[in-house]
Amino acid sequence: MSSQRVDAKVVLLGKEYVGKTSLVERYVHKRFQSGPYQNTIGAAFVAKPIQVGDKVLTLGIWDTAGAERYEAMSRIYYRGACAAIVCYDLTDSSSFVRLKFWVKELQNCEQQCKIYMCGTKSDLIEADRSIRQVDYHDAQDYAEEMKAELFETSSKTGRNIDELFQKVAEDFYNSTAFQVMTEERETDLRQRKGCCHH
Ligand SMILES: Nc1nc2c(ncn2[C@@H]2O[C@H](COP(=O)(O)OP(=O)(O)OP(=O)(O)O)[C@@H](O)[C@H]2O)c(=O)[nH]1
Repeated sequence: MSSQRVDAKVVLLGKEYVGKTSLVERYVHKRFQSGPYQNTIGAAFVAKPIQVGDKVLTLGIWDTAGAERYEAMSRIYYRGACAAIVCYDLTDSSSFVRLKFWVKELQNCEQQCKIYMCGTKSDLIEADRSIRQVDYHDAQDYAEEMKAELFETSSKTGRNIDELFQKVAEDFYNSTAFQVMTEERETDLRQRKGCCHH
């Protein structure tokens, strides 16, 4: 666990095996491990600085476990998140059903949380189009209906991964949540300065 100050909490949700851990690995460590699959237990945290305009924000990224037995735990991790990256596997239609479950849940329980839909493993589709199980236009229609953003990514090739997190950070930077946070910090700083002068 990092003691670094976090500006924006980002949570990854989605069915097991869709590639949430691989997404974080690719984004944070620029690597893809194709070794044996290891399911996440509980959740994993990483803090990652990201440049937006002339500012550097720190994203606090929570990678949750996708297995349904951890569902109650995942709820703990999305509380207070400003962004949720809800993942589905482009080659597995059941993972898109699970995505809809999480999108509905977020809309009911965490209204201030912006939703990013992420279709994973696009390299597999590029190698063989016949294995695609979730149509791009269907996903796009659903994203529009839910006021969510849609990205198709590959953690193997790195496609669209930086773009996804950049969009998350930029949206946060432009949000009222960021403005309120900045104002609060400035007030806090002024008060502390005042305190030292007297
Ligand atoms: N070809 C390809 N395989 C991927 C990609 N992303 C993940 N995988 C593979 O899919 C499997 C599952 O990936 P994980 O990242 O562990 O999945 P997860 O969603 O974190 O799984 P849980 O921790 O159980 O929730 C692993 O064998 C990965 O190597 C990708 O972009 N392309």
